[in-house]
Amino acid sequence: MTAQSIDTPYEDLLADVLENGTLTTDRTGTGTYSVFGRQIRYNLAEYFPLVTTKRVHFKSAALELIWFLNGDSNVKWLQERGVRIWNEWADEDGELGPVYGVQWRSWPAPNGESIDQISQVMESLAQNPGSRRHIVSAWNPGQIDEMALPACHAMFQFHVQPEEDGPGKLSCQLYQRSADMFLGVPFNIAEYSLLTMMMAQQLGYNPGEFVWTGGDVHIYTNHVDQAREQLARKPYPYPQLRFRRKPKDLFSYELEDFEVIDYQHHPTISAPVAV
Ligand SMILES: Nc1nc(=O)c2c([nH]1)NC[C@@H]1CN(c3ccc(C(=O)N[C@@H](CCC(=O)O)C(=O)O)cc3)CN21
Ligand SMILES: O=c1ccn([C@H]2C[C@H](O)[C@@H](COP(=O)(O)O)O2)c(=O)[nH]1
Repeated sequence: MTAQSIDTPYEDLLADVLENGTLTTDRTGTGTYSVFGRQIRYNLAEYFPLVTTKRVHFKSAALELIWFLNGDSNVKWLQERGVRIWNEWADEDGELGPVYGVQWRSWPAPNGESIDQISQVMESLAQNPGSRRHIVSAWNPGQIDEMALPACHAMFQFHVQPEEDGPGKLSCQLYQRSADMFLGVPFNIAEYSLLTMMMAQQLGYNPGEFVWTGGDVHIYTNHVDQAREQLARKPYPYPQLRFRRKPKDLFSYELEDFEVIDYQHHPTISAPVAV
């Protein structure tokens, strides 16, 4: 693959926000350049979209995804594995309230039972691939007030495209209501791409596309220099993702099951996170 043919939807969007973003005051008091309503897509059949124009810590992203799938809402599990990205939002016991993992695995139903949305969507993808209802929502209006941070990656949908000579291609579209382009989004792209590939492996589908849709897409004012530095870099071809084994179900993956092959990347660029 030549440098000219590398897809760079993330970098293109970063440039778009720098160019077209409006200076906006935000909850954290930092200030952002913000646009509203954007979409990017990656072809998971060809590569794994780990951004190459800076180092993205795949290990942290993969562990955060496993933590969501565990249904966890306490940062201790992450901290024990060296992942500190949620520390600022946790209370003294490490609790975040009913955030992503809780809504994914045990959404409280009106009858007092709880709904495992992930297991239900796996079931519907296996039994009824043509359905247009393969949806998981982390946005639970009844519990927003109890969450340390209301879900940013708020809802996602899967889709199976039939293939003539194959099992079908599994795609995922995420709606992210609020998107920190410099720190959060490279993680979010890696996580949902990985989730889609794990689900494809479990269900016997081929990977299709990851489609990312953003609501308030922003660059914090104290990330502008970092974003410019990143955009001055030449992208590398993306790595590939391979599974070392096929775990017995979607909830049994461990970090060691993922192998990121040929991840060529530019150096880390540090930036402060807005709390
Ligand atoms: N303002 C803001 N942006 C976010 O992206 C964000 C939040 N808040 N709050 C909740 C979570 C926490 N997230 C975070 C928090 C920190 C990093 C971060 O500091 N990343 C560094 C180092 C990561 C590492 O090595 O583990 C990076 O360079 O990507 C990333 C995502 C994503 N979310
Ligand atoms: O996975 C995540 C989690 C959070 N973010 C960002 C988006 C915003 O910059 C903040 C959340 O602030 P709100 O005031 O609740 O919108 O966190 C992200 O990009 N990705």
